[in-house]
Amino acid sequence: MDSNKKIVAEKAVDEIKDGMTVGLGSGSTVYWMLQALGERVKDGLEIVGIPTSQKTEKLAKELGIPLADFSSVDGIDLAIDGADEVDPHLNLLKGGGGSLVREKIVDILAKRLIIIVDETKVVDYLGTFSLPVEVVPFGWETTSKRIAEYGCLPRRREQNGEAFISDNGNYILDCDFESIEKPAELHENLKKLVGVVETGLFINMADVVMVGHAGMVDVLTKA
Ligand SMILES: O=C[C@H](O)[C@H](O)[C@H](O)COP(=O)(O)O
Repeated sequence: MDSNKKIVAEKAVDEIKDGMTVGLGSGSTVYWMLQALGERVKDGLEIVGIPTSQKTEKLAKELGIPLADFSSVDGIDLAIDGADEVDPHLNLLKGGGGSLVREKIVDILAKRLIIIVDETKVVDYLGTFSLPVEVVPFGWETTSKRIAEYGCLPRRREQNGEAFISDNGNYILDCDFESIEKPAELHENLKKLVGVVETGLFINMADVVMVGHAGMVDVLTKA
């Protein structure tokens, strides 16, 4: 399984060229992307990366990848990120690792967004994977009830017996919808709720999805 993640990650790194500002996604597939990018940087590739999570920032630093933030950069040439699910319209469900807010800020700014997944992530409808929704901790119980009115059972994410805290100091509610037939509409509705910071639905954002399977890479593009 990891070999499919590695091969698709390496293919995506071929798209990174000298002088680019690159959004660095998060997750186990992006781990392989960072490894390959670190090698390219050692060989002389000159880029600057904008990390989408503290984990990615730490690993990128260990690998010698130069980093920047929005105080010195105001555009992103290319972002490469993972996803938990991809539908036929290239809409995404993300946030399994809890990094959805920073990912969305970076990915939406990128002139081109490449998503790297293995074949297990490609689905007909989003929603088999629980939808992560980041909420502010204050009043999260009432925010959770409002979210539930849209037809799901939200669970506050826990880690080691305590509430999981995002990089932004918030909670994540994992919401079981089973099947999300209208992802854009659901995203808009959830975003209107006070207390909701962001949802893991990334609508109409991916330009390319690279899918690793059986040692090969399929490239899906927007129709
Ligand atoms: O919060 C995590 C991110 O959205 C990841 O990009 C997503 O969960 C996919 O991660 P992985 O490549 O580990 O399946």
